[in-house]
Amino acid sequence: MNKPVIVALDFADDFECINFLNQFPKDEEKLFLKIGLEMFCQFGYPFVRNLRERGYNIFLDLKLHDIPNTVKRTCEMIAQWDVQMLTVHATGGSEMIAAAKEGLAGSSTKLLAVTQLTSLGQTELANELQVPLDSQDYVTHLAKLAYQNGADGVISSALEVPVIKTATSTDFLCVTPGIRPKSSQVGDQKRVATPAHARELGSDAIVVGRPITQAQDGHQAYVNICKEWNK
Ligand SMILES: O=C(O)c1cc(=O)[nH]c(=O)n1[C@@H]1O[C@H](COP(=O)(O)O)[C@@H](O)[C@H]1O
Repeated sequence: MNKPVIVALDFADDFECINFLNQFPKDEEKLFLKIGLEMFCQFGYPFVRNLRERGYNIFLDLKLHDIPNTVKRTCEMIAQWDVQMLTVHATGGSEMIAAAKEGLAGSSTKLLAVTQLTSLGQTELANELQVPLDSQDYVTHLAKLAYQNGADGVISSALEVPVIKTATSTDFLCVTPGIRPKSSQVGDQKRVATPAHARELGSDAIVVGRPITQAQDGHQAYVNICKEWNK
């Protein structure tokens, strides 16, 4: 099976989102969709259920970050939803990551821990967050914490995948947003890679939003990215 290109559905409006999805031929391999905070806050679980019932794979990107008990109880609820992936922030710490995994027990939902957001570069890490490590070391540190506490993988930029795999395991999933084909605007992303570079670096899946959802022809943009990614 091809490694997935996960489409980030960051739409303000559910009709706009469904119109976008209707551009994709029905017989095409089912899309892997990411529902993030923007759509989840407006449309909640019924929207997730609706897309699951249509046969899409779902990455529920809620980036949970709270005390262990709260995260565990939230994960117990999400474990009933049959989603394929869920995110928590690795900076919630070892107990919180382990609690999230415990909450998901018995489900097949993969737990992914967000390391350093791809919108943060070295300058923000040092000056704003006062983290005295370079990005590669910080991301590797958080990835090891996630690995040791039961996460199935991490979210990082593609640039850190080789060091994460070396520090954890080749089976530890590296799902990478911050993907920009050569012709795309970088926008608020700082640590970016093209689909082809992400593949060379060993990403297990790429997450792509605006280069597909804001394209004139979203389906064609998706097909082009898939071709570059699976070459
Ligand atoms: O957890 C994520 O998915 C995520 C983590 C991260 O470090 N960076 C990041 O961009 N994302 C998400 O990936 C998507 C990227 O969207 P685009 O920048 O439009 O391609 C957005 O939905 C972000 O919320």
